[in-house]
Amino acid sequence: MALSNDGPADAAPPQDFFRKLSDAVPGIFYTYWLSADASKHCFPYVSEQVKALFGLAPANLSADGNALFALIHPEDYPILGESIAESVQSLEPWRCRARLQVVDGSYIWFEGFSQPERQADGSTLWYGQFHNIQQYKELEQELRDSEAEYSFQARFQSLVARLSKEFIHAGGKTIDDCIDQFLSEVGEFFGADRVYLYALDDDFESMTKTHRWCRPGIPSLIAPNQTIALDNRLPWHQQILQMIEGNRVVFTGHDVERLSSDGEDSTTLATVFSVPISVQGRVVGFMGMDFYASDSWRDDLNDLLVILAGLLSGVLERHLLEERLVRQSLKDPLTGLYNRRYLMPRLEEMMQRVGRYNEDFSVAIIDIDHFKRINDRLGHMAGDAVLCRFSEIVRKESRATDIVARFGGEEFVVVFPDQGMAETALAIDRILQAVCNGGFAFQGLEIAVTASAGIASASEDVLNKDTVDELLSLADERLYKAKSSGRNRFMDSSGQSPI
Ligand SMILES: Nc1nc2c(ncn2[C@@H]2O[C@H](COP(=O)(O)OP(=O)(O)OP(=O)(O)O)[C@@H](O)[C@H]2O)c(=O)[nH]1
Repeated sequence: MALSNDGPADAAPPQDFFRKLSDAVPGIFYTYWLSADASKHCFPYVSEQVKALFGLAPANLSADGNALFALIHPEDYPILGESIAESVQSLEPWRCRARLQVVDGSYIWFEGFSQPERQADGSTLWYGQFHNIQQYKELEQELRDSEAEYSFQARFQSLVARLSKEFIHAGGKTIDDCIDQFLSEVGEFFGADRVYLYALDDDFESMTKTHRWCRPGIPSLIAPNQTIALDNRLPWHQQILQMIEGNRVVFTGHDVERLSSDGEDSTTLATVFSVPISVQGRVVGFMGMDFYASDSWRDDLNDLLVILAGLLSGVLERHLLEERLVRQSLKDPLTGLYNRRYLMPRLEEMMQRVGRYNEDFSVAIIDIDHFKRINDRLGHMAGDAVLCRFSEIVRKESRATDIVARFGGEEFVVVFPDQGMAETALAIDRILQAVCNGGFAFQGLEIAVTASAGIASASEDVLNKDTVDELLSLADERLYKAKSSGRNRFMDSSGQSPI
């Protein structure tokens, strides 16, 4: 059988082949013509889809290209113009991405590609196509967003790690230094204008500003250490209550400029975030964060602030615990007076200053007379009550700068800084008188209490070695003499003084 030559390969394309082809593919085929002086342009051929996509008739575009150019997004117009001019110049293939407004009014990204050809009259004709790349652009944006988000999360984690490390290895910094650094790093990180800390009083009736950070040029609305009564005249009183009761972040609105009583700042704040700080489950204060513009907020800002507030809460909790432990280890639990562990290093320091700066100070050892009898007759509880009342009297009768310590049992030491023998004798006389008239009682029973004391001063000539032990021994010797010669008296360097 002879093979026919009339197969499809030899068939000439029908006259409207290219039109049919161009209408069938998703992109838009076109020829674009630009006059030599660039004053006229048109699309001699353009696929039918321009009608459905842009509402433009190909016949009109073949006479004038302006209608299609008018749909280009204003931001993309310059780059499109530049790319055409460059292609005219170089006759290199033209390629560009731009947004065009489609029939529903929205802008969609298209990418165009065409090959230029110079015409005999100096004009240029491009043959090419453009197609919708919106989906690709959206994916690209999603990728960019997720990369930015990933980088933000990584920076946030490193901020938390850095701040935790700072708090753990404070390196000689005080808790206040650490908090100041915390506020400034948090403020910088979130692009805030102010970050500050308020401590709430136990009854939630007032709040005191304890720390603050302000971006350069941003004034502080409230001075540090300023206390504000938490009453319902405050515009954001309700929000603060919600924060305390719900232990959650609150927004305190747009009218915070009213805080400024002295007209220091008249700009309206965009928003204030108040983040509760709690210690052992109780809200003890809050971190405030002010923004004048809202563009730096994130939707999850609340959650991030809660993480940071948790960090600060943990640090404050540990600090308060440490403080309490130190206090407990340096104070006598029964009387609340300092103990020997606190007293001895203070005495050592003072003794060194006597040698170096010729300063003087005195000590008195005071001992309750016949204290054993009180215990034996009325019981240990009565003895404890007497010790407490006695401590109260001595504390009340001494100056704030004097150190009153329980040295052991029923023996107490009072240190009188910058005070010589004569003044100390007067002070001890007053204290022993007050003890004598102290109104001691236990379970309605009056108890007569007296005490004896021995006084020594650091500048006394009888001291040879100028040590704390020698000074205390001298005071103790004199106490013994006061006791053995009748009690209810003190003895100083000049002799005995009965009360
Ligand atoms: N209730 C009570 N008694 C204590 C405490 N510490 C020590 N004592 C008692 O204090 C008493 C001290 O007695 P002594 O050292 O004999 O001295 P005193 O009876 O005060 O006699 P003089 O010092 O000589 O006047 C002892 O009975 C101790 O048990 C305490 O914390 N509470």
